[in-house]
Amino acid sequence: MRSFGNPYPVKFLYKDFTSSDSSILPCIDIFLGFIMPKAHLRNSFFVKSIQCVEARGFIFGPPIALAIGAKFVPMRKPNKLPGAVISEEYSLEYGTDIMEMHVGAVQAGERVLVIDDLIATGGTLVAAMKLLERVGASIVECACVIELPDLKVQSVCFLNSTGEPVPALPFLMNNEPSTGFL
Ligand SMILES: O=P(O)(O)OC[C@H]1O[C@H](OP(=O)(O)OP(=O)(O)O)[C@H](O)[C@@H]1O
Ligand SMILES: Nc1ncnc2[nH]cnc12
Repeated sequence: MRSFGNPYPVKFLYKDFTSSDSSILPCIDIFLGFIMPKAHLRNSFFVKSIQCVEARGFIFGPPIALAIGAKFVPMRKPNKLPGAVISEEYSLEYGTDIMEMHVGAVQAGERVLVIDDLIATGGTLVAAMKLLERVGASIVECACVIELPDLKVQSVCFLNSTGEPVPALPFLMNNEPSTGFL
């Protein structure tokens, strides 16, 4: 994974796994070693849809959806989806953004798995959960590949709107295997 930006005077390094010279091989390892087995495990819990956050979450979500026979539902940046949407504004390290999902993309009670590449502040995954809770979806888990623990987010689980824990287990923490994943 490569880092961009200067830590001083604004302490912010943008980390991007797609920019590494060796990004393809780690991705294959991640799929074979972690995400695919985990997705197969989820299959036994009848996950019906894989929610993926634009843009880099789209790299990991569709193969998982294919592997378990679930549908792929994109959660997109504003004004990208052509139909009626519901939206949530959220904060990241470097500002705010808006996430949108098509009305009717997920039904009430549907069991879903949220996939993204990276968790930094956790704002993006929380926004995804809020959108899904607004339509009554049942969130089984948030799964991401990389955590930036410098931000001190306790990403092992989030609480949903009814106070129940939703696990959000990263595979890597600063490029080292996390102790939390399955
Ligand atoms: O935990 P957070 O602080 O919310 O940050 C994590 C999000 O930030 C990045 O997306 P970003 O919108 O920067 O870029 P992308 O569209 O290239 O994926 C990353 O892909 C996550 O979705
Ligand atoms: N430091 C960071 N690097 C990459 N994506 C991010 N999203 C939020 N903070 C980030």
